[in-house]
Amino acid sequence: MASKELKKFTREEVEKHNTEDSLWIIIDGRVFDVTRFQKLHPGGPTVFFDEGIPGGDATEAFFGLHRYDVLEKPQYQRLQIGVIEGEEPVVQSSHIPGKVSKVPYGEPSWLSDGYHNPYYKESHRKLQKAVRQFVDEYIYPDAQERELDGKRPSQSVLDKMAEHELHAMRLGPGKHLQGRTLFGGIVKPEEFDYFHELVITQELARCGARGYGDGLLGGCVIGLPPVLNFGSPELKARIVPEVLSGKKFICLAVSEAFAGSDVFGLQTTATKTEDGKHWIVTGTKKWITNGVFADYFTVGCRTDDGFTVILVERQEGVTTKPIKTSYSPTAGTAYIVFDKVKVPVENTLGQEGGGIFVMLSNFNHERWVMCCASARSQRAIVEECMKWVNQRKAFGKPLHSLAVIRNKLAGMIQRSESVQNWLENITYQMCNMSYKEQAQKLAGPIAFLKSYSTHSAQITAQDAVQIFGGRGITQSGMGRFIEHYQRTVAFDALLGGAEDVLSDLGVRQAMRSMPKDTKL
Ligand code: HEM
Repeated sequence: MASKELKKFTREEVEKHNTEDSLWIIIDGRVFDVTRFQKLHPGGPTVFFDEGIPGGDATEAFFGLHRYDVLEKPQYQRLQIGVIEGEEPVVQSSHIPGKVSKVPYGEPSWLSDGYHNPYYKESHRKLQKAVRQFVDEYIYPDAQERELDGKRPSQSVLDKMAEHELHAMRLGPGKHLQGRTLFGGIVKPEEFDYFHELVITQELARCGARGYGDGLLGGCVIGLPPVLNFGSPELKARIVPEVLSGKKFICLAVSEAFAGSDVFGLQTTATKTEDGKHWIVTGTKKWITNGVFADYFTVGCRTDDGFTVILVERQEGVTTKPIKTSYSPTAGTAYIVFDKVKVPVENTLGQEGGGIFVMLSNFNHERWVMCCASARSQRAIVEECMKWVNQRKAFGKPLHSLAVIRNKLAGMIQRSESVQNWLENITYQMCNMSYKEQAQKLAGPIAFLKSYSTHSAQITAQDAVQIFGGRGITQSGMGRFIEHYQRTVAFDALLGGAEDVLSDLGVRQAMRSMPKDTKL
């Protein structure tokens, strides 16, 4: 709001407008004429006549009931007729593009004033600034709109991401970055490491829209690496440029109605034609992120010699239909039918029968990406709760004056901090290990981290609902991010390996490494 051009009033002048026929109120040093609006107010006209409100200062009542963004909507901005002389509005929008939060624990410590950190260098900090600005300006508004209308992320956003090479960077460090100008040259391709990727994933998670987050080409993050790492040079040359430019879409199609975490229980088959030149792929896939709008499908198939991964292109015989899940259809979650689909054998990814190796090499990265996003989303909930308990009064005092509320906040902060710190440690290991070492040493720790992180997230979601009360289960207004979070938090606990399966994997990996010469 451009307060400079607005008229200046004294509080005494405002006080005179305290009737139904001329009704003004003050919110944070700004003067609003709500005479005509009173009848249109979603909270009803009567609230404007509560004690001290007509002609008075309604700041506390307002922030106890509305998010700041209400005042940013053009139809409500128009209600502002002036400001109070000698007073400056103090409350700021929480969505000033690029802004770093000053709310304690609202940012990871490396972004908080006065804290030190061994992991992040200048290029990480520069990238963080640039990506935050980009997310706040382009992605956040699109996320909020698409989450509601269920359409896939806008092509204009995907194109802008491609301009900055964000699709390529989200696949992590590697040869695919060579020759690309990463975010205007902030990071050199050979410098790009897993901390740069962590920064991008965490900034994207701040869009606060879980379905949109997956819709934003989550399918590419998990479906393209098998092509990059195991596809033939011809296949890569054809597919990779159009996917990384955001023009075509790819997804990973493994889970089925018959089997999710149990990849050996899969029933989609691929059989060779007599001339050996094609696969015939038949079967179904379920819960496939981005499947609804994908052009390419990285498909796990049963073959004569075991399990093989094959790239299927959208064609006759491939049908996809949306599955209604508890998050938005913007993710494009699909049920897919492959009805005798003819695919050239050149589309085989890796060895025939070697599909498990292709899948396993993908899992660690996929799960780690999910940990990055889960850690950041939990932190966003901590920030929401910190603001709410500070501005909301109950029993005549701010909510944070209640020990039971502080206890819940303590748990949230501890979990969010421990998840981030563990994540940074694992990320550091990834940066310093060869791919082979990562596969050997980090499958267990990443599985543990993901299961711990998503379990923490679910407790935090539950506690946040208790703190916000009815608003925590209401899709509009103060608690809308909490409602969204508690409704969608389970996705992280299931996608990329169910929580219990992953915990078990972590222990089995550890037991396998037990030294033979160790006894009590
Ligand atoms: C310029 C002033 C105001 C505007 C533009 C405004 C706008 C709105 C809007 C858009 C809602 C729907 C819920 C949301 O989106 O957050 C709402 C709800 C509400 N408003 Fe206001 N409002 C104003 C002032 C006030 C004041 C001063 C009070 C109380 C004294 C008040 C009490 C309420 C209540 C009780 C609700 C229902 C809240 C709920 O369902 O949780 N409003 N208002």
